[in-house]
Amino acid sequence: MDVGGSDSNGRDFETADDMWREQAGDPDKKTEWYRHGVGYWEGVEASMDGVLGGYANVNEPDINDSEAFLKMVLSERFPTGVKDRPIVALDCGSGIGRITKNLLIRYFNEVDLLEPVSHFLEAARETLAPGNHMDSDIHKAVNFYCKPLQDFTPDTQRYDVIWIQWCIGHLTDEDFVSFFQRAKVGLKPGGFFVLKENIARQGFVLDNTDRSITRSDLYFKGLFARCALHIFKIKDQRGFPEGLFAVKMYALTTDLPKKVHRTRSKLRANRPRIIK
Ligand SMILES: C[S@@+](CC[C@H](N)C(=O)[O-])C[C@H]1O[C@@H](n2cnc3c(N)ncnc32)[C@H](O)[C@@H]1O
Repeated sequence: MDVGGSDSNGRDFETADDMWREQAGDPDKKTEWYRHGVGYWEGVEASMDGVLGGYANVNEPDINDSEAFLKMVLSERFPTGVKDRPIVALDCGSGIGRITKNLLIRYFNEVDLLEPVSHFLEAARETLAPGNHMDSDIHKAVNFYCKPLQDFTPDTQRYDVIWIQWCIGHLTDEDFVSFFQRAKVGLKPGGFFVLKENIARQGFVLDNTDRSITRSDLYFKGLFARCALHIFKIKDQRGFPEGLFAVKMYALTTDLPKKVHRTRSKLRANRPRIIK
């Protein structure tokens, strides 16, 4: 990546590749990068304030905008609904299961959670135990995988939606691309990814405390192209307190968005005709 950036101590990097070479450029450094990242979260309390960095108050606007986005994309991807089969989601870097509990479990028959920090995953398992949420006979949290994204490969065509929020910044560019390449296999036909992330104004910002990077929209788009993923829908999060990073939601598909086909057929329909 030829975009520059800086770290949280104000140090500049000419390109992201320079930064990655320094932070994770050989197997030992890479192990260290991931050890530090997970180590940081292992020291954080399993609570809403903990996983939201002291901003538990963003939970409500976050869930509201995520729900509107999910509803819109589901209705466009599955206009006639999905009959005769359970619909299934994966919550990546799920933390204490905040998103599953407040959103995914209401829309999906089965939700799997993937989280490398065991005390977060245990908290999720407790909150999501049958009886602790509505309709638990038809909406269930099924699998709790204690693993990081870079080591995970989903079962083939298990998921309608793979939700990845506020955790992809822990992955190097290389592991970002290989994660999405493996995860694509886990999508059912018509399935999609939702990536919800903080957005840097330009380039990237490296956080030295939890070993994560915040990427710009342009940086993300470069990575999506490397993964051969298409942006089906994109939306800005609204209603967060001043001073936080901007946040975007991307719905990503392996097929070209329909709009492209519509535009092509519109172009065909509008082309000049020879009148005899
Ligand atoms: C800011 S919290 C967000 C949790 C949850 N997605 C939410 O929005 O409530 C970041 C989460 O990413 C997890 N995480 C850290 N490194 C990860 C990795 N390599 N793969 C997957 N998740 C990771 C942390 O353990 C933590 O639960």
